[in-house]
Amino acid sequence: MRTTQRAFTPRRYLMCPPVHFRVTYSINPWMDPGKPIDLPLALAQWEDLRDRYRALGHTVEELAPRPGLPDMVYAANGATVVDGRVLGARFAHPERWAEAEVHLKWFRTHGYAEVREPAHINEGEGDFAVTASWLLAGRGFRSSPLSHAEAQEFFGRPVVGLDLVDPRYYHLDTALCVLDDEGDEVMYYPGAFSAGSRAVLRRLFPDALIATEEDAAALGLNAVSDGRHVLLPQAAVGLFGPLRERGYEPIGIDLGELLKGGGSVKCCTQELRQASSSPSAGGQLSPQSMSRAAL
Ligand SMILES: CN(C)C(=N)NCCC[C@H](N)C(=O)O
Repeated sequence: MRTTQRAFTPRRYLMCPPVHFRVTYSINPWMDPGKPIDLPLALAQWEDLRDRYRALGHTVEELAPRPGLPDMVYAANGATVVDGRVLGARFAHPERWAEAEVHLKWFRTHGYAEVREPAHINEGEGDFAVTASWLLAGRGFRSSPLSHAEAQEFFGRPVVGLDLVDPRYYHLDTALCVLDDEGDEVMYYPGAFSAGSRAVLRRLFPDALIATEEDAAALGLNAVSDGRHVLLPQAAVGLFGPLRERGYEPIGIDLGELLKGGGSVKCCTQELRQASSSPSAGGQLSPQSMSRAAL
């Protein structure tokens, strides 16, 4: 049981309102086009998540949704941003191909100088998770193993490839969540990974919080942590106690409508990780320096 309070750092997130959210096709086991969607409820649930981030002191940028791209609400899949450098996405399924360009355009028009259009399939933060020491990278269902080498070269961070083996956990962020990105602390569900990848995870994170199948099936690992507050699907009740014991503050979120598309808190939240030193060191201008530059 940890007694000291954990520090958190203010974050910048990119989110996309589910204005055009529908389930008209099925590209993961959670999607059933026969199931009705309550769109006003989906919007209200999404707004609640956005407002929670803002109330915690985080900045939320909004990406304009496009008609005909119902999965855009899962903004985490559109890119990976580390040190202000942006690796765009290349989606596996044709239904989502057009989203990649929308994200690239957003970054190019928002002061990001280093924006790379990827050569290989990668679904952004769906399959890339950033810890202090590594870039963890999922493969098996969506992102290509070739994208791992591409990300390592682009970000200059060691990439650890992890094999996903259960179709319900088709993205890394359904099975693993980084809790403390300054101290390499994670929580994960072992059953989503191959035996070899489980051994790698045990070696890298011997003290990880291990989720039960029940909490993983509630998409409890599709969570966002700022170092202290952990926003996670409220149905993942078994995770709340262990998180508190480690000094985190779990905050339950109801994104029930968006779960019907196969995503929850993390999927809706792309983290815009700035360069740690001067704002332009990683090629990105802060909004303040942008307005100074415009004067
Ligand atoms: C938590 N996950 C898996 C995400 N990062 N994204 C959700 C994507 C959902 C979309 N219908 C799809 O199947 O691509």
